[in-house]
Amino acid sequence: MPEALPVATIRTQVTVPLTFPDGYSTTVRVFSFKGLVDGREHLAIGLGDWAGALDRLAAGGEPPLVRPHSECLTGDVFGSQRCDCGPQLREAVQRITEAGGFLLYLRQEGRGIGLYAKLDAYALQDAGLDTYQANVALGRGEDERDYTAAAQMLVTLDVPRIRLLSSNPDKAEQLTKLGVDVAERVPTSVFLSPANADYLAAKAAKAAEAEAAEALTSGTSDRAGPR
Ligand SMILES: Nc1nc2c(ncn2[C@@H]2O[C@H](COP(=O)(O)OP(=O)(O)OP(=O)(O)O)[C@@H](O)[C@H]2O)c(=O)[nH]1
Ligand SMILES: [Zn+2]
Repeated sequence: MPEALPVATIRTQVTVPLTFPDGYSTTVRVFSFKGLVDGREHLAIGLGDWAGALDRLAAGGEPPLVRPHSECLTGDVFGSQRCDCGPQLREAVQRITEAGGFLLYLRQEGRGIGLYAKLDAYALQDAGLDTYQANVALGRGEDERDYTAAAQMLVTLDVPRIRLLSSNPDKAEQLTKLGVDVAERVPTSVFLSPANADYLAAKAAKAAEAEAAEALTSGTSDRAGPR
């Protein structure tokens, strides 16, 4: 039984028209909150017919498509090729607009270690460490992200059940533990470039490791055999 989440409330909601550098346009509803556990300025962004998606969910229909996207200043804003964050954000906005749902923009830069530390980690990666080893060499966790605020936003928006747009098993696992019903996991596309190949390979290996550990605990998969 998940522990009760601290209550958050909607602080403001405003409409914002968006146009991306490639010309794709959509108009979104941006929600801010009071009472999020870590006090950070996380956003929920309602995309497409998000209100209709809420109605469908309330009537017992298909849950809204939701992507918890962790902030990446270098990738999201400046088009960094070191990671896949920018194209993933762009893809998520369009897919959620088409389906109706929410993008949760989480202020957990650098998998939770912050922007400067992420840049320090890049320097260590240039010296040969992978993306996870570099965090550890800095005395930080491999991935320090916590999705409690994401779960709070979903509860506040009346979204207890979601289709999760992510290939990161930790997001599904944490959200489920926090009481969010993940009805389906919808994988993101792979955006490979010469500069992010090592990063994506390390991420895929980490995800496979997590899936295998999960299958071992739940005893539901043959993927958890000796490796
Ligand atoms: N510490 C660290 N963080 C990184 C590095 N590259 C990208 N990041 C951060 O990783 C996070 C990427 O998060 P998300 O876009 O939510 O995606 P994800 O966890 O990879 O999983 P998906 O939902 O499958 O996309 C962002 O916070 C980035 O700033 C890196 O090399 N080191
Ligand atoms: Zn990134």
